[in-house]
Amino acid sequence: MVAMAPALGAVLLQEIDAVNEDLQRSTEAGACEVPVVDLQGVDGERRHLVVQQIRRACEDWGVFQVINHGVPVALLTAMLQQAKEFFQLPVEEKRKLSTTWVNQTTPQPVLLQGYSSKEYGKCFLQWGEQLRHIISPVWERNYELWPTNLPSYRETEEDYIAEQEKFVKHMMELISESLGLNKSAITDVFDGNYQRALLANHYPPSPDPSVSVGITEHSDFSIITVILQDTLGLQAQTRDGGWRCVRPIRDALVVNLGDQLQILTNRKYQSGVHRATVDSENKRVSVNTFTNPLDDALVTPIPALLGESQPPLYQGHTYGAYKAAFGARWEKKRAFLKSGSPKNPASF
Ligand SMILES: O=C(O)CCC(=O)C(=O)O
Ligand SMILES: [Fe+2]
Repeated sequence: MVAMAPALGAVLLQEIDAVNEDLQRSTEAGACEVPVVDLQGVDGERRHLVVQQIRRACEDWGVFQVINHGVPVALLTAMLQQAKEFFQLPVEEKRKLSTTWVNQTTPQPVLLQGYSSKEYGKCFLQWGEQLRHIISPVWERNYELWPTNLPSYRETEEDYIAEQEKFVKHMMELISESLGLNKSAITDVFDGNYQRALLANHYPPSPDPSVSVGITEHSDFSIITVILQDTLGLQAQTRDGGWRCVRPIRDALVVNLGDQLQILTNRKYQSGVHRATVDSENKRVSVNTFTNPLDDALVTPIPALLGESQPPLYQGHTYGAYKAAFGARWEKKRAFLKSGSPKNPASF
């Protein structure tokens, strides 16, 4: 680990102690109650029930698990397996896929694509390594940063992201219906144009979990994030600020509402605040797919959700401006999302 300045270190260590204290509480029996939505029969008689469950999960949590989602189970297993095999490669092999950290307008370096280890840069207390790919627009795909020494890797990721695309569209339709809108209300906003990324995270056993977390508390910038996991570690924040573990359910996908969905819904649905912890014995691999607007897409509350008693809480912004304003400014982003005042991210 990188040596840290004492003052900064002390603050971070306090935060991490709090994380661990919470972790202990949240792994107690009965504390893993993140909603589970079963899509079995969603195109038939159960649709009404499913839509109702989604509404409740979105209102109360912003994160939920989905079973019988239609993504072939063998593909889920294969994707996780390929990600695990990649992270098992010697570090010299993984580093061949490294890209430089790009210092954008944010003080924190941003990884665009490729392999990185979180010991670098400012996030040294976040313990782990990642592989990130831009999936769409397709011309931004850089296959040079996909592992080539795992023979099935590319085909598996390509099949997985194609299935994810269908699943996310389906979720957007069900979420639209859960808001009382027609099923294409959300997809119509983006007209099929998204920025999609896949991020595989590996959190190795930490020599000292008391001073490391996998990823600290945050909400995603996305419209929707889908997480594939098979090991404990992901935690979701309840609306009253407590933490619950998202206990892996075999073959389930975790759906996390992102900030853009909060803005689109005029805060009817809030983005899910989450984090990942590490363990001293077990490693953990998760595969996240993020569906985001294009950088120049305007994100404003959906007009059909507004009315005299529901004035717009957000003025609207391009996704690019949102990222530039809040890249590494978690507190500012939270304040903006919560404020309910029509400020523009550009004013931050
Ligand atoms: O590893 C996980 O389960 C969550 C990772 C995450 O939240 C992220 O990469 O944004
Ligand atoms: Fe996240």
